[in-house]
Amino acid sequence: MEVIDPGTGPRSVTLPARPEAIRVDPATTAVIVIDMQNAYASEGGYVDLAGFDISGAASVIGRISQVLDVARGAGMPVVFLQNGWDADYVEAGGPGSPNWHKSNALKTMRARPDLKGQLLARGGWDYELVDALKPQPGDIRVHKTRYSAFFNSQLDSILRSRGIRTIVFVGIATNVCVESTLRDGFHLEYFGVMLEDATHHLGPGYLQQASVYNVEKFFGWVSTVSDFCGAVGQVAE
Ligand SMILES: NC(=O)N/C=C\C(=O)O
Repeated sequence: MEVIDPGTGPRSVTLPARPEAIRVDPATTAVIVIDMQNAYASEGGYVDLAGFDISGAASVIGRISQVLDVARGAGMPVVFLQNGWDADYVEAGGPGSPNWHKSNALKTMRARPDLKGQLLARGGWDYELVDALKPQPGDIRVHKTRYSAFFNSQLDSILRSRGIRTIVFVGIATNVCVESTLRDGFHLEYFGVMLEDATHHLGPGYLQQASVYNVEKFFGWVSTVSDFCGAVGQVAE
């Protein structure tokens, strides 16, 4: 069986993954939690109000929580991303930005002026992380304003300054912010591993399959929560 080794140290373990198993070293690996905010995972949040099916989000929350417990126990950094903009939406861009035209949050608020100022605005409930996934001491929070967490954020320098080479991805949405970030990470020379059952898609079910295929075939590796917990759970900090 081929095992990919990104150049790991003595505390590394083999994580079963597709298309190959990959060595994971807690000293050079971070878990990135993409946008587990009320906007994406709670009833009454942005994607629910915009008409997407969020029924799968609840089970993802519990599985992410398991992953984070194991990662923290092994001494891996945990980084929470939060998507959104300032309360005046300056960071969202105006009609000169494609984001103004494509963001379903901005479109929903234009269609429903009663929601103005509520969706993805920093300081509001929609922007906040879900209650079950609150950061713990030592965890890191990073704000982002576009789908890729690497774009115009501090993420790359936060990871590089800690010597991180491998990123384990969990969160919502598989086919939008998770995949965008994993792709940008690939181009920045990070090894990206997506835990497929700790991610959830926006839109029809085939989008989850498409993203899993893209990651497995082109951009990184795909594993599962039980394989991650089984492998990394053997490592004490
Ligand atoms: N977190 C995400 O994947 N977001 C997807 C869409 C949006 O933010 O409008």
